Amino acid sequence: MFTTAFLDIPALQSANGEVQLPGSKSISNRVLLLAALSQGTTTIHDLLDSDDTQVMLKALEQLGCAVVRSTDPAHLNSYHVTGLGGHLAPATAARTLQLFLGNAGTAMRPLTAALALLGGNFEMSGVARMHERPIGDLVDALRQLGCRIDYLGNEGYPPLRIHPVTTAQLHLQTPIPVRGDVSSQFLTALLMALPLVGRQQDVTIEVMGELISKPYIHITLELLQRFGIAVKNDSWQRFTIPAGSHYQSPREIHVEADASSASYFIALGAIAAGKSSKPGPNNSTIHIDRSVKVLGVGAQSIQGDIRFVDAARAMGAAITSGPNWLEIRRGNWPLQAIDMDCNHIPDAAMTLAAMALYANGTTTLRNIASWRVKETDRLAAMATELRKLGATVEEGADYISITPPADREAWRPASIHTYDDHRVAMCFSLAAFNPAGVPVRIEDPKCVAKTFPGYFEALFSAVRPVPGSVPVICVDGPTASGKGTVASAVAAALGYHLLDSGALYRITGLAATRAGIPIDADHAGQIAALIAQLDITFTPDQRVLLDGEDISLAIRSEEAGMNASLGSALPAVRQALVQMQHDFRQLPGLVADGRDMGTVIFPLAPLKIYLTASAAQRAQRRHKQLIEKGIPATIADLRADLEARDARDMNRATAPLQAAQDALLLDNSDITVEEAVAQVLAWWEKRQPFAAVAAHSQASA
Ligand SMILES: O=C(O)C1=C[C@@H](OP(=O)(O)O)[C@@H](O)[C@H](O)C1
Ligand SMILES: C=C(OP(=O)(O)O)C(=O)O
Repeated sequence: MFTTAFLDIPALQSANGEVQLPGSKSISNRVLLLAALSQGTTTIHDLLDSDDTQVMLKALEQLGCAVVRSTDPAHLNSYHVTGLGGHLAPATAARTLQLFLGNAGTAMRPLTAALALLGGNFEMSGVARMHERPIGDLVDALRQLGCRIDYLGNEGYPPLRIHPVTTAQLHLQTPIPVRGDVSSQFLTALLMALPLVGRQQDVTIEVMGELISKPYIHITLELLQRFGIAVKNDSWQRFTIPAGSHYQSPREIHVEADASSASYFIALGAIAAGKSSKPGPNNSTIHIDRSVKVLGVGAQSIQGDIRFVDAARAMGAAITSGPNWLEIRRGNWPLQAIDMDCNHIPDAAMTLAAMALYANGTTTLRNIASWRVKETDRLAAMATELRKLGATVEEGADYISITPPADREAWRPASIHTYDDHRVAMCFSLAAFNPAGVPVRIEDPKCVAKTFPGYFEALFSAVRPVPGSVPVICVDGPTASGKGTVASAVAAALGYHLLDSGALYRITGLAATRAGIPIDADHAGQIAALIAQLDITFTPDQRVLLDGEDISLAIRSEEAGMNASLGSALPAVRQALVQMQHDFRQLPGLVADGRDMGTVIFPLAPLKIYLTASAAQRAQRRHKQLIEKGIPATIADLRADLEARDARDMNRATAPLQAAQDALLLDNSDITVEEAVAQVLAWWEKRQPFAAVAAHSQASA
């Protein structure tokens, strides 16, 4: 997951590939609660692992459920949940439990209903935004039943205090009225909780006002069925839980992949998985047929957001599907503008707003007033951020109309504010396919953790950047100048990959030795072939992994140094390493540390830093490092060594150490590491188009 302050997505060109999606949030949290209310153990496979499910799991553990995660590496998302059998343990009931539910509507609402009926003392709270998300209609329904719930902050909103009641104190005879026009989660909450108390008689719920987001009620009914409760649905107006209903664990249950998460990849295919052709050998033509295949959810899904497929088709997507997969290609291009009632797909409809950027006219999404009370006011947020890109947007009380930027020139490079809303972040990543070829900045990318922590990694695995758009920041300089430390801190701040080019020769030496290949001219070809197969990672904490094994220490030995030097004298080895270094340039960007990064390997890099420090300073730093490791050394000897090495490096015939002509010089003799890193990041920021936009919009405000 990207935990950086922002993530700059370079201009993207096309999409092709397969993506395995994480589990459905709506199914995961329902199944967890139903397993917790049932008797015995339920094994849940493919559970979503994200912020929303973490808060639910934690709450269930606090309630006394045993939750055991599988340790089988192939089934890490399988959990064994042992339920309460409808009763809290006396020790749990005697205390006041504080439950923190983050911003998970699917945890806050259903748990409130279940705990109000279960008996016990609870305080339910969440993040600040959760305390602005309504719950009054649910509390009203529960109070009418006889439950005792107080507001601890604002009337109608969490945090809440729940007091115990006995079943005898409840009035289950009358239909229980609940409003359905603010959130369907209130009805879902009652449907999942009432079987706790409805053993003796039918219990009926009556929906007041229009029921929104109906397909989510369908998910609730389907899953209740799986847990032994057959609810009678009278035209989405009255729901009856028959007398004698009780939760019966299915023992084992699989969670489908998330259909709302699928929407970003369906849109991706519709926007970027187009056919193309290029000239091949002997006057032939190579045809490229791209597609995005989404694994884990298919057309038969019980999730309402699967209907996004129809909306995407209406806009031009070509989609085929099987029981557990969808395959998407670009169909009509540009996309067709649509005018659609989106009440049935409130979450996935946001993705349509992003697709509207590529449509041939104005797209209007209607009947989505609920957007205003979700993770943020989504109508306002989408309007503001789409305008930043150059779109013309009309925002109504319950609709949004989007007209894309008129032409290439009208697109703006924008820094997208994400309002701690996962869907805003995911939607706007799709703007990186803009015809102007400008990058998109996503602020606070970690907000995707609510439902899809690996979203950006999944996206990057299935897209191709516009050639030359993936940025490289080169940090070259002499030995002990602090390059490694600065480069890895810059990479960590930007979420970029890191290349420690100096280590590559050492790794090559180690790999050749391990493979029993002598490091000499006769075996240079064999070593070059070996290099092509090495899987090397430089971690942000400056460890080096070879095929997943930490070899940081192994490559620092005297022997590794000797082998590195032997290998570096072989032209075939050097050539193979050039290709390998180029291969490190991957989305979203690269920080390359070495001696010839800016001069030889990445001559067109958009930022080159030449990092130096005085020989005296460098000798002192090295001395400190060695002494800390218990290795004796004197500053005078170290300084003499450094100076000799500088002279050798600067005067060697191939790729001598020198600053690239367009490099910025950074002497860090008298500044801290933090200051050096801040300086590099400030230089980088100055070269981004977003800064100019911010200045422009401030000037025109
Ligand atoms: O029940 C559910 O799982 C959900 C219902 C919908 O909310 P509303 O009913 O508030 O529209 C949806 O937006 C949310 O992400 C999940
Ligand atoms: C509205 C959403 O979440 P919640 O389950 O918190 O309501 C959402 O995921 O888009």
